[in-house]
Amino acid sequence: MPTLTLNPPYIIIDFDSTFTKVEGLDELAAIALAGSSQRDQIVEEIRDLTNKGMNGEMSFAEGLRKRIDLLKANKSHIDDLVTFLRTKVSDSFLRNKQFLTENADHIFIVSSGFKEFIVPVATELGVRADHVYANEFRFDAEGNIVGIDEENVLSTDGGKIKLLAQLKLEGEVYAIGDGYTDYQLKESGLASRFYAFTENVERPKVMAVADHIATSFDDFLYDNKLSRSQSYPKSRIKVLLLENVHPAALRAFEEQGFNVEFVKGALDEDELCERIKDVSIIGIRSKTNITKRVLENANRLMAIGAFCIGTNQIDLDEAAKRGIAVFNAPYSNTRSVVELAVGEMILLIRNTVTKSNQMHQGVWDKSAVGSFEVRGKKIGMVGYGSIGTQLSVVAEALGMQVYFYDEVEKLSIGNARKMNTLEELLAVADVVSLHVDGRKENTRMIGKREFDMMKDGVIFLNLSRGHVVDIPALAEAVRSGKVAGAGVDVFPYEPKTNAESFESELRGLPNVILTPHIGGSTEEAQENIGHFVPGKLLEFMNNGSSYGSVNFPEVQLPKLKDSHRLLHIHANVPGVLAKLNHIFGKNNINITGQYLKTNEHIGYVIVDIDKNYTEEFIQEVKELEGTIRFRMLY
Ligand SMILES: NC(=O)c1ccc[n+]([C@@H]2O[C@H](COP(=O)([O-])OP(=O)(O)OC[C@H]3O[C@@H](n4cnc5c(N)ncnc54)[C@H](O)[C@@H]3O)[C@@H](O)[C@H]2O)c1
Ligand SMILES: O=C(O)CC[C@@H](O)C(=O)O
Repeated sequence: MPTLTLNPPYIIIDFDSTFTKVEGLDELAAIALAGSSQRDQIVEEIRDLTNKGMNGEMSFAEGLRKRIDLLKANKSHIDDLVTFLRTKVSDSFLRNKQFLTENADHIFIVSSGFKEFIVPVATELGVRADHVYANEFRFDAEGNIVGIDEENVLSTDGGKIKLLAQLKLEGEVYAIGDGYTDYQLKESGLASRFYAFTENVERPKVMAVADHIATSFDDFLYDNKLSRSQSYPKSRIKVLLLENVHPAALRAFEEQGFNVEFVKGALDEDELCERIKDVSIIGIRSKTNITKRVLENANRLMAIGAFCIGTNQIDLDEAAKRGIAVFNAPYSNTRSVVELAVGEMILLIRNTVTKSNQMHQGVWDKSAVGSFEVRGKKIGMVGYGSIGTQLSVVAEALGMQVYFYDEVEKLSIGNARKMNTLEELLAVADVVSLHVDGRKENTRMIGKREFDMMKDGVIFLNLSRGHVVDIPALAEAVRSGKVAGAGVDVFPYEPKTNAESFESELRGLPNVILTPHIGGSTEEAQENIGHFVPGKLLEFMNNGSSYGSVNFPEVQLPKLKDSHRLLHIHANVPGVLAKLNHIFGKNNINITGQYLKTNEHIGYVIVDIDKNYTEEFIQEVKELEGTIRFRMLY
C-alpha cells in the first residue's frame, strides 16, 4: 500500500448519501410511518425537500424545519434507523476503515443530519465521536421528536461554513460530499478543494461546480496518493454488461465498487466499437460479436466474460495477442440444454407438435400412426463433449441406444458406442442430435449430403450453433418427409433483441419446434453463470489468476498477501523473462514468487515482490521490448 503523505489534508466528509448510501431523515420518516396510509406521501414530501436543499434550490434551514414537522418519529425509531444505517454505509468507506481509523485526527464529519444517528454509525468505522459535527433533536417527555437544537449553527443557512470557520483548521482542507452545501465550503474559501461524491447519487448541479468528481472514497484517496484498500480505484474501472446477463453479475461487480453499465440487448459492431473505448471488462452472451475491429477500439479492455458456453462469437486469438483474457461458463447450462433436447426428442417422435397445432385449430385426430417411444431407439450424437456426454447418460436412462461421433478421441460413458465417421453415425441413428462447438470449420457441416445419409423419418435436433446446419437443406428435408421432426434452437442469424422479428425458412413447417436460443436459458443456469463468470473475471482482475481462461495461459495463483504483484503479458518470443529478471536485479528488488505460462501467442509472467517499487522501475518494465500489457496489484 502506498504510504500516507507526510502532511495529510483535513478531510471534511458529508454523511447522508456520502458516508452512507441513503438520507437519514428520509429513512427515519419511512421507519416512523410504517403502517400509516400516508407514509408514501409524507416520505415523498420529505425526499423532495431533501433534494431541493441538496441542489441548493431552497433555503436549507427552512427545508430542515419543514422536514422535522413532517416527521412523526421518536427515540425508538432512531434506534431502528441506526441499525438500518449500519447496513447502508457506502461500500468505499467500509473498504477503507483502516484509513479512517489511522487518520482519525484529520477526519471530520460535518453534516446537516443528526448526531443521534450519525455518531453510532461513523464511530464504528473509526471516526472520532468528537469529530462529528451535526444537528441534534429535541424530544418531549415521551421521547417524541419535537424539534431541533436551534442554537446549533448547522441548523441555519450556511451552517457548514460557519462550523468550519469555528474549527479553524490549518493547512489543506478537502471537502467531500454530494450536496451544494458541501461545495459552499470551497466557495467560501475555507476548504481548498471540493470533491463531488457520486458513488450513491449524481447531482449534476453539484458536479458542475466541483474541483474533482470522486466516484468513490478509493477514488479520492487515489487522487491524493493516500493509503487505501484498492491499488487502483475500481470505481474508475468500467464494466459493460450486455444481453441481460443475470443480476447476480451486476451485484458482484457493484459490491466491489466497479463502475457498471448494464444493457438489455446486444450491440452491433459499430455501436460496440464506440461503446467499448473506455471499457475494461465486458460481459456478453452469444449475440455480441467481439471482432478484430471491436478489439482495435478496445484500448482499455483487460477481460471478456462470455456468460455462456460458446465463445465462437469472440476473436479469441486477437484478444490474446492484445493481452485480453477471455472466460466463459463451460458447465453452468449443460444440464438445461440436455433437458430441452430430451423433451423435444420425446415430443417430436410422438408427433405431438403437429397434434397440438391441430387441436388449436379444433381438429381431434386420435391415432397412433407415426408416433413412437424413444425406448430402444438409437440416438446419434455429433459432438461428445460436456453436453453430448450428459445427454448420453440421460438417453440411456430412457432406454435408448447411444451412438456418438467426435473428431477427438473420447471415452464412452455407459454403453455408448463410438462411431469412426460422421457418415456411419448418420446412417444408424433414429435421432440425430448436434452438440459440436461453433468453430468456423463447422459451418454447414450438416447439409443436403448429410440429410440424404440419414434414415427416412429421422428426428433431428440442433441446440448447438446455427451456422452448423444448412437451413434450406433442413427445410427441404422436412418438407420431403426425410426428417419427420426437428427441434431447432439456434440459427445462422438471430435477432439482436426481443423487439426484432424472427425470419426463417423453417417457420410454418410441420412437426418442427423452433425456440429462440433458450437451450441454456433456465433460471438455474443463468444464475449459476451470473455467479461463475464474474468470479473468474474478478479473480483475474484482483489476483491475476487466469485459471479457466479459454485463450490465455492458465495460471492459478495464491492469494496476494503482504507483497506487490506484477502481472506482465508479453509476446511469446525468446528471452523476455531473462530481460525482465535483469530489471528486477538492477533495481535491487527481491522476488518472493514467480510464475510463467505461455501459449502460442503470449507469455504471462506473474512476479510477487516484497518491497516498494519506484516509478523508474515501472517505466523500465513497461518499456521492455515485447510487453503487451502490464499491471501492478497490491
Ligand atoms: N442452445 C443453447 O442455448 C446452448 C447452450 C449451451 C451450449 N450450446 C452449444 O452447444 C455446443 C456444445 O457444447 P459443449 O459444452 O458440449 O461443448 P464441448 O466443447 O464440451 O463439446 C463439443 C464437442 O464437439 C466436438 N466437435 C467439434 N467439432 C466437431 C466436428 N466437426 N465433428 C465431430 N466432433 C466435433 C469437440 O471435439 C467436442 O468434444 C456448443 O456449440 C455450445 O455453444 C448451446
Ligand atoms: O445464453 C446465450 O446467449 C447462449 C447460450 C448458449 O448458446 C451457450 O453457448 O452457452
